[in-house]
Amino acid sequence: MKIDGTSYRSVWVDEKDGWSIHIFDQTRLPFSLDILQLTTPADVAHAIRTMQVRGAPLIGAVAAYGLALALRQNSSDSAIEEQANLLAATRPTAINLRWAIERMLSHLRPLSPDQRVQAAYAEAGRICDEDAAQNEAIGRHGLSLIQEIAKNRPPGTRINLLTHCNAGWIATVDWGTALAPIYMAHDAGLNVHVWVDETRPRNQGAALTAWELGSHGVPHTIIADNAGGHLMQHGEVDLVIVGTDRVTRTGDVANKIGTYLKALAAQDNGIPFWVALPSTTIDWTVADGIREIPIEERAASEITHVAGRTENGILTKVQITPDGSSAANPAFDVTPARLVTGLITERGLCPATESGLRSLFPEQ
Ligand SMILES: CSC[C@H]1O[C@H](OP(=O)(O)O)[C@H](O)[C@@H]1O
Repeated sequence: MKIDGTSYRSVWVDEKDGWSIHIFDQTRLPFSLDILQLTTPADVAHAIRTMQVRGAPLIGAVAAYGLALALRQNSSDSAIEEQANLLAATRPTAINLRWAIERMLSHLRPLSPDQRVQAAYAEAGRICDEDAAQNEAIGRHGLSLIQEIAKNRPPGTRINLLTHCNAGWIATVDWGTALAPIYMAHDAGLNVHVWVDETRPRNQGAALTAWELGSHGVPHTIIADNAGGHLMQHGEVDLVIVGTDRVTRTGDVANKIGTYLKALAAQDNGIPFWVALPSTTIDWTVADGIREIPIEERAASEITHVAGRTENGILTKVQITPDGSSAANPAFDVTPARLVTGLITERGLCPATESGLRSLFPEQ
């Protein structure tokens, strides 16, 4: 996507040295656009753990390059297994991280150590290209949902969407998942507006989704997480589109904490609740999301402190809770398939059911 007229992906190989990796430091957005250079697998692991880089498809792609960086240091069988395990352990919920690492290992294990570095960069590049293409296709398929709403309204009527967290281009290699249809609807001239859940505690919505949409000129309004249900009750939401970190083969959806509550409110108000995902986010081995998907527990400090910019432009964190109060910070929740209207994938739309997913992915 573009930033001030220049096209970017969210991860890229340094054009000069041909091997170091660049990402945006998402912990500094929206106030500072800082590009980080990663040169070791430890850099990559740190960036994923601290959420300098985040978003299910993107952490998979960056971890793939992390393995390539590891192989530059040591391309032995034992080293590649050790580094793969270290990278896979950085965050537990997004299946894309494990998927990407397993794909890299399957590709690299059969090769001789001296072939592995070049092969790793090539495979990581393919993972990135595929993600960008899948998300563009998600955009096209999801656009049809918004066009369907528009055609049943007087021309130019504002279409109100609601999204939670950030499932935009900065959470993927390009285009995004939940935001891809919104970008395409806006670019097609539809009058779309987005209610952006701030998404406590890390405010991915307020800091990242709002930054993305504003950069692209998409009208949007940031709201408290708890305001979405009220807006739905008052007819202010036509469609909810969110991303996901892992979908079970039965259609249960793991996503940022708070997604489940939005799905409940959407069902209560008869509002379509769609989830956008590339097939790399489907965990075919899991049937019961609530019981089987590991939910990341992040630091209490993400609850007790909030990041922001002071009046004199300093980026800092401030404490917002009493000294001594404890805090719990589950980073994801699971929305049961029964609350999901449908899934938007690169191969099209389907119900959030096993038969629905297998109709699009019969090879699974
Ligand atoms: C396109 S995947 C985006 C997905 O990832 C986010 O989690 P995090 O910010 O913790 O990496 C969130 O659940 C988004 O829906």
